[in-house]
Amino acid sequence: MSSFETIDRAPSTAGTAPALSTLDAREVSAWFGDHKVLDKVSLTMPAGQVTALIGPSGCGKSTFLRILNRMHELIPIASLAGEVLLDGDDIYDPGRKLIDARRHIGMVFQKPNPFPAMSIYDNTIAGLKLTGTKASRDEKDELVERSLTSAGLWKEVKDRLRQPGGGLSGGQQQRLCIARSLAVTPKVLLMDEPCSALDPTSTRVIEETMTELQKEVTIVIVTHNMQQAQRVSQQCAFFLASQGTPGMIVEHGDTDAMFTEPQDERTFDYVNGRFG
Ligand SMILES: Nc1ncnc2c1ncn2[C@@H]1O[C@H](COP(=O)(O)OP(=O)(O)OP(=O)(O)O)[C@@H](O)[C@H]1O
Repeated sequence: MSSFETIDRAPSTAGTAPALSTLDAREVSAWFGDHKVLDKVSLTMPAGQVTALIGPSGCGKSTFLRILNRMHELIPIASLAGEVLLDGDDIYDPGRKLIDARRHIGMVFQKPNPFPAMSIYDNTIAGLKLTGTKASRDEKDELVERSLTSAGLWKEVKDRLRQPGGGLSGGQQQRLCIARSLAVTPKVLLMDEPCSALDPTSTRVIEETMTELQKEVTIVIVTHNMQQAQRVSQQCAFFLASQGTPGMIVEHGDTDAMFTEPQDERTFDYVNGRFG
C-alpha cells in the first residue's frame, strides 16, 4: 500500500461540473467584549456566485467575514450568536473540527501575506501541512500547477517555482495567496478587500481571476470599491451601523438591481457616493 494519502482533489475541469457550495448565515450577532457590532445578520451566499459585502467603514463587514470561517473566535474578547451553515451543516457545531471549517472556507486578506523566504512552489502547498495532508512528489507537482493556473499565475511563474514568494510583485503575491488557498480545495473563498493594496492593472487581473474561479468555488468579497462590486459580483449586501447601533444588513439582492434601483434610500445614497 502506498505510504501517501490521496489528496482531496479539486474538481477536474475535464469532468462533470463541480458541485458548488452554499453558505448560509442565520441571525449572526457579534460582540467585542460588551460592544455589540453585528445584530442578527442573515445572508445566503449562493453556490457558484460572487457575493459582495459593501458598506461604510466600521459597520462590521470584516467581522461578518471572519465569522464565516471561525476566525472571529481567535480574538479573546470576541463572542457571537447565530449559525453559519455550509451546505446545511453548522460550521460551529461542537462536533466539528475547527480545521475543517478553515479548510473548507478559505480566506484571502487585504495585504498579500505569502511566506516571503519560502519558494513559490512551497508557498502554494503550504496549506497541506496545516491540514495534515500528505502527498507524493507527482501529486504535489500537479497540485501546484493546478492551483497556480486557477489563480491566474502559472504562466508567469512556471519557470521560477523555486524562487522566493517574496520576490513577486504585489499583485502576483496576492494571486499566490489565492493559489495557496485553492490548494486545499476550499468550497468557499472569502476575500477581505483583496485588491486594496494593488495597482489598477493587478486589480483587474485579480478580478478576472475571480470571474474564472467562481466556476469552482463560491466567493464572498468585502470591497469599498463600488465599481469592483459591480464588476465581480452577482449579489450584493449593504451593511450599515447607524450611530451607536450594531451593524446590520439594510438591503441585499441582485447586484445590478442594488445599483440601479435599490429599495432603500440609504442604499441609493451609499452606492452613489453620498455618504460613507
Ligand atoms: N479586534 C477588535 N477588538 C475590538 N473591536 C473591534 C475589533 N475588530 C473590530 N472591532 C470593532 O468592530 C466594529 C466592526 O469592525 P469591522 O472591522 O468588522 O468593520 P468593517 O465594516 O469591516 O470596517 P472597514 O471597512 O473599515 O474594514 C468596529 O466598531 C470596530 O471598531
